Parts: sequence; structure tokens; C-alpha cells
Amino acid sequence: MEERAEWELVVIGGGSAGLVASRTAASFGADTLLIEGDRLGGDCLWTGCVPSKSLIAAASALTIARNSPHFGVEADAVELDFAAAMRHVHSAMHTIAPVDSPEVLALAGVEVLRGHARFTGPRSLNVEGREIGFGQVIIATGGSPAVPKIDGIGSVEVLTSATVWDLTALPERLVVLGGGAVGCEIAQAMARFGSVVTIVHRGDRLLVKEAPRASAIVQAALEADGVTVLTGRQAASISGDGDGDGDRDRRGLGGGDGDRDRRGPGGGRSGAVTLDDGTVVPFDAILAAIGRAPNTGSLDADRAGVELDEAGNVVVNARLRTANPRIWAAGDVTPLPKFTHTAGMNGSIAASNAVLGLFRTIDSTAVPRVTFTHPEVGSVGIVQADAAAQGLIARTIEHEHVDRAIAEGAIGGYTQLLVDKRGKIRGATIVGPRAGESLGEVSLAISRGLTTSDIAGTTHAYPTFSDAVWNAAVADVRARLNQGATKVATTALRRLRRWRLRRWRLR
Ligand SMILES: Cc1cc2nc3c(=O)[nH]c(=O)nc-3n(C[C@H](O)[C@H](O)[C@H](O)COP(=O)(O)OP(=O)(O)OC[C@H]3O[C@@H](n4cnc5c(N)ncnc54)[C@H](O)[C@@H]3O)c2cc1C
Ligand SMILES: NC(=O)c1ccc[n+]([C@@H]2O[C@H](COP(=O)([O-])OP(=O)(O)OC[C@H]3O[C@@H](n4cnc5c(N)ncnc54)[C@H](O)[C@@H]3O)[C@@H](O)[C@H]2O)c1
Repeated sequence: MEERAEWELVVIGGGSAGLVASRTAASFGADTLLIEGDRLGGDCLWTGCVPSKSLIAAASALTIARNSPHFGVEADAVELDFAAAMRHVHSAMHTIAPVDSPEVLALAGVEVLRGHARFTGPRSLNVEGREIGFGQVIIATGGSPAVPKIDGIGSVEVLTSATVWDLTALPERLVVLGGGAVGCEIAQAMARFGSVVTIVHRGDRLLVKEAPRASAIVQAALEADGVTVLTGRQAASISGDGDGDGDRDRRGLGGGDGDRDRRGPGGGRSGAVTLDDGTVVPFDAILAAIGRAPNTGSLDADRAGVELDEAGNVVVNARLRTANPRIWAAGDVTPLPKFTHTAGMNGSIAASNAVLGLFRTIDSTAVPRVTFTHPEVGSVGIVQADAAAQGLIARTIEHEHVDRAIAEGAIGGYTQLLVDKRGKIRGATIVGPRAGESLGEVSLAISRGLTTSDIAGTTHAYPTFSDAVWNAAVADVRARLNQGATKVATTALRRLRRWRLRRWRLR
């Protein structure tokens, strides 16, 4: 690395937020140093989006093959090769990884330093013994999976989203703690592979941030795939079958031989969990998916005057500036929504504010999110629970009336737009195949203040799932035509037209 007394901008953390922040800063010509303590690409590439969506794709392929007789396609023996499915997961990660290699970043003007960074003062960092001076810093150190504090948790190897991708054998019985996005996505994929999966969820419904109807549809879909969903409960204690120190091969973690995982006592990952209502659920593997904790524990943020909240998140204002005006933060290390797209977007905002002195602020009105279960749940803007309080009107299209859904035999979902009095789209929920793809249009509409007339007046290709968005907008426009001043105007225009037509006839 080039030696300098001071770097114009240092970015700590090479995940989604840090990568976008450093590339943005370098594109403005700033001397940019990116410090990464582990692997460039971060959670999204190595332990989050990419492996989970690859696992889901493998499980979908299996389910489609099994359901093919419905479409008149007979497949004799549909078999799972779990080790091959996991090879697909790792191959996807390694295919994407080179995009963010130090060599590619260097071409973009970003210098990469490997090592763990911590603050030594308001304008200095230490990376593995090396002092680094900075003009400004963007903290993008992300988060790590939280592990619950439960009696006996040390007696068993608890999988998390950081380690589950190293499984080489399918656990026969899997307990998933937590019914958020991580829990639902992985539980469904593993159940489709053939694991007997139980979700233990503290909340009263899965995916609690989504509309209750969306939660109910996802729960029914998971149950149809064989998942047992226990809501309103949590683990009280865990007991491992063995001594808890089984080696990696016996646990089916890394380097195993791919055999179906059947560990007896002493295996280290099997055991039983006792819930707070006394229910006992035995397992061959247990996955904690109860949220994430920010990576600020060893950052020595206080030495730089950076304020943390009670949960350890870096406190930022709407411009993503911390309590130290030279230090900014973006991504999962902040209390903002934890998604790759928000990490990237906010990384770009932090970098442009830091380097160019702009006053860009984060947009919290149109943050889309998609849970990639089958069916997918996509939502953006205001959710249904808050709609009534804000006087919004819901326009809902059931997918049983969407031709593409009928053609694909996937009619269980719905598309709902939440619209204000003037026809402005303020929120949406889509439950169904490719909901995430249909959501883009609604996100644009909300962020640009578009109305249902704008969507209704835009030709949409047929037959697509985005037809449902179009039809919901058309339904809103039609309903408005029958109301108030619009009704008066259309009635007057129609009468005028009829009068003119009558006069033409008389000529
Ligand atoms: C199972 C799972 C599935 C997910 N699926 C999706 C999805 O489908 N869509 C979506 O939008 N989001 C998804 N997410 C969330 C998404 O992965 C995160 O929101 C996103 O990756 C956060 O990016 P980040 O840059 O803030 O943090 P990270 O990606 O965690 O990057 C932080 C980086 O900082 C490094 N670091 C930490 N401390 C230091 C230090 N002191 N010095 C140097 N380096 C340091 C770390 O090694 C890491 O590489 C998923 C998450 C999980 C767990
Ligand atoms: N498709 C996506 O975009 C995607 C996918 C996965 C993860 N993510 C991101 O990753 C983050 C973490 O996801 P997550 O699912 O781990 O967290 P989460 O916070 O979304 O959900 C965890 C759930 O577990 C429950 N819970 C907490 N402690 C529990 C306990 N001891 N026992 C049982 N239940 C318990 C909580 O009530 C909560 O609803 C999310 O914030 C999300 O933004 C996004």
C-alpha cells in the first residue's frame, strides 16, 4: 500500500455499503483507501443474499420437478443431491466475487488494505499495528448474526447465516429460531430439500413487518412445504446430545463426505430445544435467525467521538453523518433498514456528502424489500397497518384474476396499492411469483410522487405479473371517475358529446 500521512477518505468495511462508497468517492477523484478485515463482498456475497438466493433456486428446481405432473410432465425419480446443491451455492458466490477484487477496485481508483481497523483518535486509525491518518472516514462495518442467550446454548453448535452455507449434509430435523426473512427463506428451502423443519418464532406472526395477510399466505405456503410454524413462543433452554465439541466432519460442516447427516450422541449439533410453553423439539441442527448485531464492538468508536446507540449501531443523521463531522456511516452498522440496496444507496450518499460536501439525505419513503419465499413478498412505502390511519385507499387485485398467474398455476397471491386522496401511490404489497420484479415500478412511482393515472396510462406488456399493478392502478382511476368533481366533469363531457352528435345527425 502506498504510504501517506493522511488519506482523503478511508472506508472501513468492504461489503455492499463500503464497496459502493469507495467506488463513488474514487469516481469523484478522491484518494480512497478501503480497509477490509475479512473478505471483500461482505455479508451479501458470502453469507447473505447470494448464498440464500442460490439455495432457494436449488430448492425451487426440486419443487418444480416434483410438481411437474400438474403440467402434464412426468419425471420418474426426482432426487436431491444436497452436496451438488451446495456446490451451486458456492459456485454462485465465487462467480460474483471477482467483480469486487482488489485488482478491479484498483482500476476504479480504490486502494485496498487488508486488516481490522479501529479508531485511535478523531483523525486516526490503526490497522494491525499500522497508523492511518484520514481526512474523512465512512464506517461500513456491517453486522453479524445475533445468537440468543438461552440456557444450555453452549452445549450445542448453533448454526447462523454465517455458517449454514458450509453444511455438506442435509440435517434430518432442523429447528429455526426466528421467523423473519432469514428464518422463512432458509426454513422453506431446507424443508423443500426434505429436512423436517420447525420454526420457533417469538412474534405472533411470521414476517411481522409485512401486511398480516402476506404473513398468513407465507405461513400457509411454508406449512404446505412441511414446515411446522410455532409462533408466540421462544426457546427456554437447549440441551445438546453430546459434548458439544464434535469435529467439523461429524457435524456435516465443511469437508464432510456429503452423506445424509445422522449424528448420534457426541455429534455436537444435535439436541433438543425446550420452549417457554414446555414443548420439546428435538433437532439434528439448530439455526439462529433472530436478527443481526452491528459490528462496532472492536471499533473503539468512542476514541473518534462517534456515538453508538444502545444496540451498538452507529448513530447518524439524515445525511449519514455521525457525531464526529469527519465521520460518516452507511449500511447494516446504522439503525437503518438492513438490505443490500439500502447499504449501496446509502454508501453512495455518504460518499458524495463526504467528498463533495453535498447535502443529500436518505430516502425513507420508498425503501423496497422482498422476502424470497415462495410466494415472494415484496413491499414498499407504507404498509397496510398504517394505511387506514393515514386515510389511504387500498386497491387490491387478486392473482386468481391475473392471467399470467393462472397460466403458471400460482393464483394464491395478490397485488395491493395504497393510494392517497389525490391518487398518489404511497405504498404497495405484492405476494406472488417474481413480486420483487414487479415492485420496481411501484418503488419508482412512490419515490417520484407518481399517481395511479401515471401507471394506468402506461402500456404494460401482457401477460405479466406487473399486469396486476396496472390493473390495480386502473381500478383506482375508474373508481375516481365516479367520484366528486371528476364525475361531474365526465358527466358534463358525455352530455356535451351526445348533444354534438345529435346536432351532426340533424345536418
Ligand atoms: C441470510 C441473509 C440473506 C439476505 N438476503 C438479502 C436479500 O435478498 N436482499 C437484500 O437486500 N439484503 C439481504 N440481506 C441483507 C444484506 O446482506 C445486508 O443488508 C448487506 O450485506 C449489508 O451490507 P454492509 O456493507 O452494511 O455490511 P457487510 O456486508 O456486513 O460488510 C461489512 C464488512 O466490513 C468488514 N468489517 C467489519 N468490521 C471491520 C473492521 N473493524 N475493519 C475492517 N473491516 C471490517 C466485514 O468483514 C465485512 O466484510 C441478507 C442477509 C442475510 C444474513
Ligand atoms: N430478502 C431479504 O431482503 C433479506 C433476507 C434475509 C435477511 N435480510 C435482512 O437481514 C436482517 C436479519 O434478518 P433476520 O430474519 O435474522 O432478522 P429479523 O429481525 O428480520 O427477524 C427475526 C425475528 O426473530 C424473532 N426473534 C427474536 N428473538 C427470538 C428468539 N429468541 N426466539 C424466536 N424468535 C425470535 C423476532 O421477533 C423477529 O421477528 C433483516 O433485518 C433483513 O433486513 C433481508
